[in-house]
Order: sequence, then structure tokens, then C-alpha cells
Amino acid sequence: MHDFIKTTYVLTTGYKFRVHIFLLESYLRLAPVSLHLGLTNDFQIRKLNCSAQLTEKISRSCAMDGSNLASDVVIAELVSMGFEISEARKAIKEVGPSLNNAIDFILGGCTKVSRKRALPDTGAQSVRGMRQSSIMDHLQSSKKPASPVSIPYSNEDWEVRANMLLQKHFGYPLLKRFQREALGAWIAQKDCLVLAATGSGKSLCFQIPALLTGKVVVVISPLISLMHDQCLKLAKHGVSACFLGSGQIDQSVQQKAMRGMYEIIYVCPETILRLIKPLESLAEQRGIALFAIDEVHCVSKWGHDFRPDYRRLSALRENFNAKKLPFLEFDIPIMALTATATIRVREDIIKSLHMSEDPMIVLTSFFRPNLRFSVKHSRTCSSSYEKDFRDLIDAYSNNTSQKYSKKTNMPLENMSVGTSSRDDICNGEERASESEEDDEDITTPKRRKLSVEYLEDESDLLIDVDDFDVTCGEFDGRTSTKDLDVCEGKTEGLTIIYVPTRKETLSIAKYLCRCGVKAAAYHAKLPKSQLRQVHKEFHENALQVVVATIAFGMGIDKLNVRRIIHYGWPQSLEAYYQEAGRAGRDGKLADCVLFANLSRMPSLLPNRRSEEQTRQAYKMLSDCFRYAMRTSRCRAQMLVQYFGEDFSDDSCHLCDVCVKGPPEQQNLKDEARILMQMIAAHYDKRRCMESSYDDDDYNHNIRMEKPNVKMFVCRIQEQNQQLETTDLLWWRGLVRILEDKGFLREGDDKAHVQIKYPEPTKLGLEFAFAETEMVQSFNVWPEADMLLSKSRPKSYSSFVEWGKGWADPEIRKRRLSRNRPWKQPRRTNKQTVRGRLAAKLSK
Ligand SMILES: Nc1ncnc2c1ncn2[C@@H]1O[C@H](COP(=O)(O)OP(=O)(O)OP(=O)(O)O)[C@@H](O)[C@H]1O
Ligand SMILES: [Mg+2]
Repeated sequence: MHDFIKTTYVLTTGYKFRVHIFLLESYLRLAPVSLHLGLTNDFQIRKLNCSAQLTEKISRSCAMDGSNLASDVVIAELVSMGFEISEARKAIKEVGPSLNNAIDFILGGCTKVSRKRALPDTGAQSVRGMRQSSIMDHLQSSKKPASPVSIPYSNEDWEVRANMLLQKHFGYPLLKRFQREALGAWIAQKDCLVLAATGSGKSLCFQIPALLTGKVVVVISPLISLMHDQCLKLAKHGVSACFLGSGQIDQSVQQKAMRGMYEIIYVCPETILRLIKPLESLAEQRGIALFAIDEVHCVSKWGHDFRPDYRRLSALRENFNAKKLPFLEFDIPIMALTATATIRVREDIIKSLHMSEDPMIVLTSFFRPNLRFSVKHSRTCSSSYEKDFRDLIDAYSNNTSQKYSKKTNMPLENMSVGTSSRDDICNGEERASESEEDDEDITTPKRRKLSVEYLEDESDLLIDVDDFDVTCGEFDGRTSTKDLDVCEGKTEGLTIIYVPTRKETLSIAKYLCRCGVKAAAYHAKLPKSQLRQVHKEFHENALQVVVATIAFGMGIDKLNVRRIIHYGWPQSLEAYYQEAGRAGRDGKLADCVLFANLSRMPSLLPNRRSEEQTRQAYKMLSDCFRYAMRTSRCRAQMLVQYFGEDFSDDSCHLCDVCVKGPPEQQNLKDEARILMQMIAAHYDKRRCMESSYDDDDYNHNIRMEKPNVKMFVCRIQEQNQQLETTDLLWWRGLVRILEDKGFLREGDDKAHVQIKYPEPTKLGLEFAFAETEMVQSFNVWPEADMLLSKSRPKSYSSFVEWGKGWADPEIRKRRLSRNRPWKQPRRTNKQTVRGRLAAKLSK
């Protein structure tokens, strides 16, 4: 008899419940057995909390009937846990009809579990809409919720069992080391901060506890789209989950969640703060194994994606501790996870969340060895699209079916991929010229106007948590998987292009569509249904490129993203690395290219910030700017060191700097000293003047007249003919180098991306006024802007070179006719040879 047994526990009022056991003999013969158990004082099984002892009890009562029903109950449970039926039978034969002994026997002797997913049986639906429970779901239940460590295995066994569950549900053989450490912290009932690279598998750290204990794990996550993605994945792996958003209409999912119907509950921060009371009763009944706070860098004001609601999550520690809730044996552990937290952010997280005094910090390398980082100069405007996206278009057009015409004037309506929403996106009005550099895109015909929504040119710095039109959703672990990645291995993989403004998402998506690439725009102000559609098509590989603001991507786990292109300056290295981390999650080589206008300093996107936050935002932007400007250090090394990791001995061997090598070093001793002397002289003069005048107004004016880098450069060029060929761009690079060496500091109270009003430091003054012979050399690697400056009109960085230049008639002509955008037209002095020549040339 026997292959399948199902148990359904039905809660009835008055703390009574009825257990229906259906025996399905040889899949056909049905023999219902009903046991009515009245709750007595000594057998207080409360509400739905059934325990392993219950299994044993049922087994014993069945054994007393003289049938081998007991063995069947245990075998069925073992099968539903993913063990092979032959193993289960063998175990029962050896140890008798005891579930715990049987598991011990199997794990002890043979831990091999079928790779095939062993989903819980779906046949017997629960009564009154309740989820069917399995005995193991409630393994831990007792009158008082048991501690996560009191799973019926010794401390070593939890790891074996976790690996078994990992294999059973996710198909991976072993936990990664950092996952073991994070789980170990949880087992030890400790709060824990997990800092691990993007794509390293942080989600499993909080998903496994739900499977290990049968208690609920509550995950706080910043975006509905992210929760949706994770729930879909869990459903695929046979884990029941749901997500709750702030604008929830359907209360039923929330009610079911609070009754413990799902193993994992995803919830946004503001919603969880409303749910403290229901969560307390959930903790008392089914039990809460863990509070996980994903993307926890959102807690910190010093991070790149600050969400004020995350800061209020300290309520979790304040409400779910053993002092406040007497039924708890210990505080419910908090696990906070992120891939992008600097040391300052980490400290802020621990403090803000009121994590326990001695939280465990699980820190792994942030290094992603398969990501190839590079930086390219581009004006990042519509006239640069053709040059910048040529390779991308070529790569996809080789793989795109013939129906996508490569003609740029193809009617967009003819595109069959991309649904109606795509047409909307592709017909977005051409973006307005943003700057004096932004040329008219002559390849694009005028398009019909769209609604105001599409014409906004704002950034998505404040993303609403409800970024989807799904306010709540449930995934019972048996959901169809057709929505999930179906063909990860497609040749070219996917590309995400991140741009700073909403308007650019539309304009680039439109351009790519017109070139035959299956592209779509994504930004927070598009209709939510459309965003959902883009997500869906992205996961189904129906799209090749998504052009998005930062609204797309946090936490997204899609294996075959082969390229992340940033088109325009990111606002911080944290944001950059987080977004770049969407690439290469299958472990294969992937490209992360930053196209930025290296001739311009980036600016902060508009956002509501306090003065302190503005300062911090500038600091982060400045770090990002410097990352792109550096020409002599491995990009991956710079990135991981930014997050406090020691990576000094090695390099990635993949990035543009590693492959091309640094540029040749130059001795800029003369230029550096001229600049330093000029600045020092100004401050010396100023000090003299300030001390000799008492008049406040005069002093105020002096302060106001603080010269900026540009003014110093103009003066240098006026006074040193040999340096006329250098431009502001070049000098800005030198100022950064001098700042890095500690020779200059910012003289302004306001924050800037790089020094704007340079002041000499003591070290700088020593360098400026040291005897010439004492300063041997000043060998430096020119920064990217200095190289760019050189590659435009030829400039000279040493006097010798400069002198040679005058002998060359071409160079002489160019020098004399040089355009100085920051200068007023020069008055030519006809008394000098140079002046006469210039006057002649200007005719
Ligand atoms: N032990 C493991 N063995 C093999 N693969 C694993 C393991 N754990 C997780 N993975 C896989 O790693 C991938 C990334 O997982 P996950 O989305 O959790 O990354 P993450 O660390 O949260 O990244 P992010 O910071 O970008 O959100 C998933 O596809 C997951 O299945
Ligand atoms: Mg994640």
C-alpha cells in the first residue's frame, strides 16, 4: 500500500483541530482516515503549529492499529522532503517508523538527494482556502516558538541539512563560504551584516532559514519589482512566498501572510512598520525565523540610495526582542545585506538599525573577476549615438532576424517586437538640446508629440517603492515558471544602458529601435503596466537592450546580461558598481563600459538634500569622476578599494587600464611649480593686504575675489608664453594631481567635484619655493582629461617640447590661431612678431 499520503490540518475554533489523512494507495485507491484530536492541557498544539512529535504520535497511533500506516506516514514525509522513495523505504526498514531517526539515518549514511525538484504535493487543497501544511513545515512548533537552533539536529547537522535543502530547492551542491558564515551567525542567534559582491548569492542567506525551520522569514526590500522577481524565482524552486506593497488593495494576501501561510514574506519598509502587531502574533504562532533587510545600504544617508523609511527599521529590533515579547527565547535575529557599502555606511547601518552590540560582520571580496571595466570619452549626446553604439548595434544585428530593418528611417509601427508600449517609447520626442555641445540629430525625423509624462527630463533619484502596478502578490511555490528566464544562453546576451535622465532613456531606446535593435526604455514615470511589460520581456529575452534610469536593476538577477553601459556620469561609485553588478551573473565575461564626457565635470542631479547631504553627494560624485580620470590604476582595484577592500597587490588583467597599460609618465616639475608659485603668490599678497586694511567691506571683497583654477590658468598663460598651448582641461588634471599629493586644498566652503578655488598647503608651499635643484623631478601619469586635452590641439607639457614646436610652421600657425573659449578675444600687440602674425592670420 502506500506511495502518497497527504495530511491536512484544519484549524477549528476553540483550539480544536481535525487531522484528515488521506491515503492514496498506489496512486489510485483512496482510504480516508480521520483523527479527531481534542486539545488538552498536556497536548497544547496551538493553532496551526503541528510538530514533528505529532508525526511521531500519528505514527505511533497507527502502529498500535497494527497496520504499517506509520511507515507510510513517514515515507510520505520523507518523499515530500525530496528524498528518494527507495532511500526512505530503506531508512524505515532500518530504524523503524520514526521521521527523525529516518532523516538521521539517511543524512548519516547517504545524503544524496534527487536533483529533480521534489515539490510538495499539490493534490490535496486545504479547506477554507488555507495552504496545505506539511509536517516538516511545522517541525519547530511547540507551545513556545522554538529557537532557530533547536532544529532537531546537532550544530554540525544544520549545515548538512542546509546543503540538502540547497540541492533540493535550488540545485546547487554546496553553500558558499560566506553563506555558511551568515547562516552560522543566524544559527547563533546573532544579528549579522553581510557584505558580499553583487551576484554572489546573498538572497540564499535569508531564504535557507525559512526552509530549515519551517518558520517565516520576513524580507525587507526596497522595490516591488525586485520583490516580484525574487518571489517568481522562489516559486520556481518550490518555496512559497508573497510580497506586500504599501499601496495594497487586496488585504487577503496580507492576512494569509500574517497567518503564516508563506515561507517567505517580502515587504517594503513602510509596510512593515504598519504591520508590527500582526507580525508579533505571527512570531508567536508560526514563528519568525529571521528579519532580513536586503539592499541595506538604503539605510544610510552616506550611501547612494538613501530611503528615509529604511532608517525607521530600527523598530524591528525594538519590537521583536525577548524582553518585549515574553514568548520569545531570544531576539529575532536581523540579517542586513548589501553589495555596496563603504566603511562609513556599514557603521551607519549597524547604528541606525540598532543591531545587537556585537553583530557578526560577514565580509567577502567585492571583486567580480569576470567583469571587464572600461571608460570611454564621449559627449554622450544624440550626435554621439552612432559612434558610441555602433559596436552594440553590429553585435545585435548579426543575431537579429531580418524583420528588423537596419534602415534608420524605418517606420516604428512596423516593429513586431516590443508590443504597443514599445511604440510609445520609440516615438518619444527627440530630446531637447542639453548643452552647447549637443548637436541636432539630423538622422532623426521629427516625431509626433507625446504626453507631458514622456517629455519630462528628470532623473529618477527618488524611486517609489511601488515601482510596479502589482501592489501585492502571492507565489505558492507551485507557480508556473513560464515568466522566468527561459533561454539564458542566447548568443549575444542582454545589455542594460543606464542614463541619468528619463528623456535620454527614450531617445536612446528610440535610436536603437530604429537601428533594428530590440530596445525599450525604462524609467519611473512610465506607466507601471509598461514597466512590468519591459521587465517581463527582459526576463523572457524578448528584448536585447533596456535603456534605463537607476529605477531599473537593483538586485535584479538575470544570468545573461553581457553588457552594462553607463551613458553619462553616474552619481556615485556605489551606484555604478551596483548597476554594473547586473552583468555577468552567469560567471562568464561581461563588459561594463562607462561613456562619459571627460572634458566636463559631472554635476549633481537635482534632488532634495540637506547641506550635509549635498556635501556628501559631491564627495561621491567626485570619487566617481576620479575613477574615470585615473589612467594608471586597475579599474577593478579602484572599485573594490573604494569599498575598503585591500586589493593592492593585484590587478584584474581585464580592464582598459590593465590591457592598454598606463600612459607614459611625464615630468611636470616646471608646470607644477609655476602653478603652485602662482597660487602661493596670490595668497601671500592677499594676506598682506588683509593685514593692512581693517575695513570690513574691503576684506569681504578680497574674500569674494578668490580666484578659481580658471583664473590662475589664464594668468599663467598670460605670463608664460611657453605654456599657452596648454588648456584649462589640462591644468584641471594637474590641479587634481597636486591635490592628491597634498599640495593643494579647496579654499571654498562649498563642496565641488574637484578643487575649484585652490589654496596651497604647507607641503605645497615647500614644493613651490624649494631650490630648483632640490626638486629632482615631478613624474606623474597624466590623467584622462590631460590626455584628452593633448589629443585635441597639440599641447606641450615641457618647455623643451614647447620650444621645438615653434620651429614647425604648422604648429606655429595652429598656436597662433588657437581658440580659447574661456578667454575674451585677445588684443593683438602689433609691436611683437607674434602679434603681427596673429593679426595677419585673423584677416
Ligand atoms: N551556493 C551557491 N552555489 C551556486 N550558485 C549560487 C549559490 N548561491 C546563490 N547562487 C546563485 O547566485 C546568483 C545570484 O544570487 P543573488 O541574486 O542572491 O545575488 P546577490 O548577492 O543578492 O546580488 P545583488 O547584490 O546583485 O542583489 C543566483 O542566480 C543564485 O542562484
Ligand atoms: Mg540581492
